[in-house]
Amino acid sequence: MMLKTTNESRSWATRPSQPLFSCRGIHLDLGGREILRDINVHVGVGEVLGVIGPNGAGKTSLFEVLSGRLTPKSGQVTFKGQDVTSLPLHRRARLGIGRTYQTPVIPEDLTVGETFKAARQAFQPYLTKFDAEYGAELVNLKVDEDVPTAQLETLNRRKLLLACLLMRRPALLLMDEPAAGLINSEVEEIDFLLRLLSKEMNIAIIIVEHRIELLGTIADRVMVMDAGEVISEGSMAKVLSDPKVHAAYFENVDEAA
Ligand SMILES: Nc1ncnc2c1ncn2[C@@H]1O[C@H](COP(=O)(O)OP(=O)(O)OP(=O)(O)O)[C@@H](O)[C@H]1O
Repeated sequence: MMLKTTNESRSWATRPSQPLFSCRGIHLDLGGREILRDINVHVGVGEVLGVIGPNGAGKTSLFEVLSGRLTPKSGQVTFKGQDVTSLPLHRRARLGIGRTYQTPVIPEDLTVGETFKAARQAFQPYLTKFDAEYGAELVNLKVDEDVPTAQLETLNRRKLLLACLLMRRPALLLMDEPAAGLINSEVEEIDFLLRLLSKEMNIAIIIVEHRIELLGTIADRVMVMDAGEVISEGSMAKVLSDPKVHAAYFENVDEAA
């Protein structure tokens, strides 16, 4: 299959001094509590940034801010040099930011073909059937278009949602535990796909993943969060040997005990 890299992604790849996507000084309060404190994130074209941290660290909340579902109390989110902090999710999606969720929720009363059609028509201008075929082929979705989505297993649900995102040719994917609920052989397929998307197609990926072994094979860089803050950042080896990271995980184990 012919792999496509968007012209825009290529042009951003020639500007290594400017990250494709970044956020600076993000603070978020929810329900009167401080959930995120002074978060800074950046990712370049084709780069994979892994985000890990104990339960409740703020990973999902950060994704809500990065994707545009939540507006931070302060701080700035920038994509391709444009300030997108006040743009809602659907406007950021149009610019090329895709988001996947921990639970692959799909419309249960549609067929696979109808789901693709709805996704094509949600884009302006409408995407074509060729775009849908392109997305399905990329993720290796081998399901007849007449199959009701309610019959799909977790892996195919994830693939269908991802195909619907990829036909929009995003430059950045925010992926919240894309391997959740999958068995080992399926995780390998996702792992392969993530490499293809980042390294062959230059799509930047920020991925929340609990499975350190999965991140170890695909992430170029890792960021560790705890209690709403970034406590460590760098290579997987570096963060795993960081005493602050050990403390964060062991303190949680102690609390759970
Ligand atoms: N709408 C909300 N109102 C108040 N507090 C919230 C809200 N959403 C999340 N929180 C709190 O924010 C903190 C961070 O939650 P978040 O889900 O972002 O963490 P996480 O790192 O994604 O955790 P997990 O790994 O368990 O998914 C938690 O203490 C959570 O209880």
